[in-house]
Amino acid sequence: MAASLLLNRVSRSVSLHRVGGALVFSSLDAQIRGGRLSGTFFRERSLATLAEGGASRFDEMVSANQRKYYLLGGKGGVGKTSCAASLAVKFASHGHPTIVVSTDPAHSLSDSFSQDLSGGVLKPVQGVDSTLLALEITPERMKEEIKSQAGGDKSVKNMMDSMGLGMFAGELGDLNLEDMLNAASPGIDEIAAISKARIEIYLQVLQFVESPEYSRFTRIVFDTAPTGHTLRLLSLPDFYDSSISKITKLKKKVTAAASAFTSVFGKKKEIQEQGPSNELDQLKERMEKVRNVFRDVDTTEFVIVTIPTVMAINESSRLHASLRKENVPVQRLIVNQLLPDSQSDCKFCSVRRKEQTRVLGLIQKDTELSGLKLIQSPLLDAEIRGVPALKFMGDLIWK
Ligand SMILES: Nc1ncnc2c1ncn2[C@@H]1O[C@H](COP(=O)(O)OP(=O)(O)OP(=O)(O)O)[C@@H](O)[C@H]1O
Repeated sequence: MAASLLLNRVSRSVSLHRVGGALVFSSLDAQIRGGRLSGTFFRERSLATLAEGGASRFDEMVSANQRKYYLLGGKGGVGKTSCAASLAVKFASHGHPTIVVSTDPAHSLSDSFSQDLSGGVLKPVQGVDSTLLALEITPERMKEEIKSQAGGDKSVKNMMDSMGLGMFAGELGDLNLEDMLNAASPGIDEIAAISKARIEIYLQVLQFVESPEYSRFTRIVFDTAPTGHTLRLLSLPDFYDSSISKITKLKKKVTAAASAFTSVFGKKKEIQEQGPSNELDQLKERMEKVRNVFRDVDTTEFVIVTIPTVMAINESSRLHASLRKENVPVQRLIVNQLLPDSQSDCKFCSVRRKEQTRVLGLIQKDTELSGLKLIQSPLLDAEIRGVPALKFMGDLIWK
């Protein structure tokens, strides 16, 4: 007879049964189907191994009442969305009004929660008893909003007006900003390329930081895009800062040339000099605010998610080095999709298990990763979709 041991106090979705010498993991899905999941057998020793060194110290994460931002990032496909969504559900169920935000252009929050969270607006997550909102940031939508705020005109004339050079705009006719940026120097090209999506993401994040309407949310969890994109996003204010300096220098040169031109031809037109608080400076200031939030150990933590393969570990190591350089606080490393111990391994499983043990050893030796709190998350035998599944996963990881 199977003696049932309740693992999960919150969701009642996970129970552990003792069958002979083995412990059998039984998920909500399986309980719904009226049977145990096949193939996922844990021996007592393996559960102990997962527990050891696998604690996330969730008590530390949940204890502070002040707002905290958690960014989950790593290589593509390692389980960032599943870990972020499960963390958001867990925070909400512990009484923190929570927002989970995807900054990955290829969103998967809707798939992960198994409900429609698309559209670029905050939507309440169904099936959670506490306050949990979700947002898939859609740059296209943000662009529309910015355009409408700016009167729908982002032409060169508009930009030159804002730089106090509107009098020359007529020469440039109907060129649009994108054409101009595309035709300019490599640095400017890069602004054009990144500005489209990432500045808009920053502006959206700013809303959470600045707007009183969101002040009651005490946990904000970000499901970030794969590594490269996220790093560029975090370093955006510095990049933008240097770009603004370039634009300001350009403005000075054009202004000087224009003064010379008007004095030669005796025209008395005043060249509008603007103070430091023009549009660009204001944007820079606001972006710096976000940058500072993301670098403050009291408000932010970046959690690296990885899987037990050499390629993923190497990328995680590089990610940590870059985050350290950017002064973004990192404390935890989730190793997801760990094959649990089994008494009845097939050849394939035992080879994979041997390899993952070797890789876990590499983490211990890696100078970037060895200092992080290691959270071990098992490979489950069902896809993690929907709130019950996320609660299930969350209770395994965040404890
Ligand atoms: N521990 C796990 N056990 C079983 N399946 C998992 C586990 N973690 C993640 N998955 C599954 O792996 C797939 C990818 O997970 P997820 O979308 O969370 O990864 P991601 O890193 O966010 O991916 P992307 O980089 O494409 O956004 C999903 O089908 C998810 O259900």
